[in-house]
Amino acid sequence: MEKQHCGDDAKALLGEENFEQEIGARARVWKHMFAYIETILLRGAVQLGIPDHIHKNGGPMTLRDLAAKLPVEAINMSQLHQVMRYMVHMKLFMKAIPPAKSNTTLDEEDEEEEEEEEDCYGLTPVSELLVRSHERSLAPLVEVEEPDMRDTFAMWAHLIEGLDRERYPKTFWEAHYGMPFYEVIGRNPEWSRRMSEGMTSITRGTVDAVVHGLVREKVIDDHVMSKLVDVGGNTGDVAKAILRAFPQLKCTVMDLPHVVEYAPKDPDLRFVAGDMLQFVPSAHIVLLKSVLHNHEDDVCIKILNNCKEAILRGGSTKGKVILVEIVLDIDDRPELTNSRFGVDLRMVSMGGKERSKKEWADLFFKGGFSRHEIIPIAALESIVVLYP
Ligand SMILES: C[S@@+](CC[C@H](N)C(=O)[O-])C[C@H]1O[C@@H](n2cnc3c(N)ncnc32)[C@H](O)[C@@H]1O
Ligand SMILES: O=c1cc(-c2ccc(O)cc2)oc2c(O)c(O)ccc12
Repeated sequence: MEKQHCGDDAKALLGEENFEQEIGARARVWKHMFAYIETILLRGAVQLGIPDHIHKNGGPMTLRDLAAKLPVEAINMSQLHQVMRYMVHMKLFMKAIPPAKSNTTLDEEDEEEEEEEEDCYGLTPVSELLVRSHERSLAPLVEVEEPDMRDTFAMWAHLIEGLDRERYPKTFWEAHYGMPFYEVIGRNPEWSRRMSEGMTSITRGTVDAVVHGLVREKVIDDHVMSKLVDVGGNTGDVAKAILRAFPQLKCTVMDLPHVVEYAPKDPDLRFVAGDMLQFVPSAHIVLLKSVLHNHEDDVCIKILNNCKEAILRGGSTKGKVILVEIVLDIDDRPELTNSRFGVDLRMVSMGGKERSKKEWADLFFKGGFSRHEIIPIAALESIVVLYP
């Protein structure tokens, strides 16, 4: 007689429909409970350079060949096999067909080990994005946080502890390092470089969509607009891409002194070191990409006021501010919603936030702008055009 399935008791107790619902709910609890494992594995794969090794190999590698390339002295093959197995499940890598087996006789245990070592791993579209040498690589973004994940977890503990405003200072950074994010970064050149590369890696993947949106919606009028300033423009990647599409523009990139100092110089761009909270150079177009999301409302209002003044000083009746920012409730691509909420919490760590349409509208009004339009693009962010 067939044994009763252990779920049958629960099914009888809960009823078929509730039982199915509970299985789904249990699976979600497990999934969320273990989500940190995926963060650790993603970072680990990049730090060990696994995507780079498979890429350099020109195709899938056996576990043994991969192990030989990793910067680990006495590698635990069984653990590496488990790690790779999970990363295949995450679709970071894919199992590929192993090379033809030799016909040496092996006892059962050896055979099992041999089989694990002969498993082959290849790149997927996800790990293709983690190959460092690729132009649109996201590897620098994965490494943008602290090099040691223990610090990352210690920092993130403030997400919940920080709910208690009485006992904790304002941001994770102030709580953990005793100073705000941009001060920590500014005092640490290696970190500043990593941060800059991390942002550049995001931007390289979105800049085409930004330029395409600007051209499609005729946001930049070639005939009357000749001066653009990219505030918080980092290494100037966005300005360069805009310049390629609108070559008549004179583009200035403004950023903090420690960023400008290390930005690769470009004869077509003018780099200016400055503080947007104090002053924004005059222009017909002021661009800010992923800048306002770093800051709380009061600071954003100050920045917006300075941008408005910069446009008014610029003297064009068609002057405008162009933002490239996440709009949380834009319902263009549901597959991006999770990432948008993730970046929102990432911004909490430094006192910033992502905003909904209503939150943006309130902020623009307080910042002195009478009208705005939101242009969805094929990216996490949207283009938002502000008119004084
Ligand atoms: C998140 S990054 C965005 C960089 C770039 N716009 C992009 O999307 O790739 C924010 C930039 O703002 C710059 N920034 C921060 N505070 C600033 C300030 N007070 N004045 C000027 N730039 C500032 C940072 O150095 C950094 O390059
Ligand atoms: O780690 C990040 C990520 C972002 C980010 C992610 C996705 C986007 O579409 C835009 C930006 O922005 C960051 C940022 O502005 C910062 O100052 C530090 C870290 C990050």
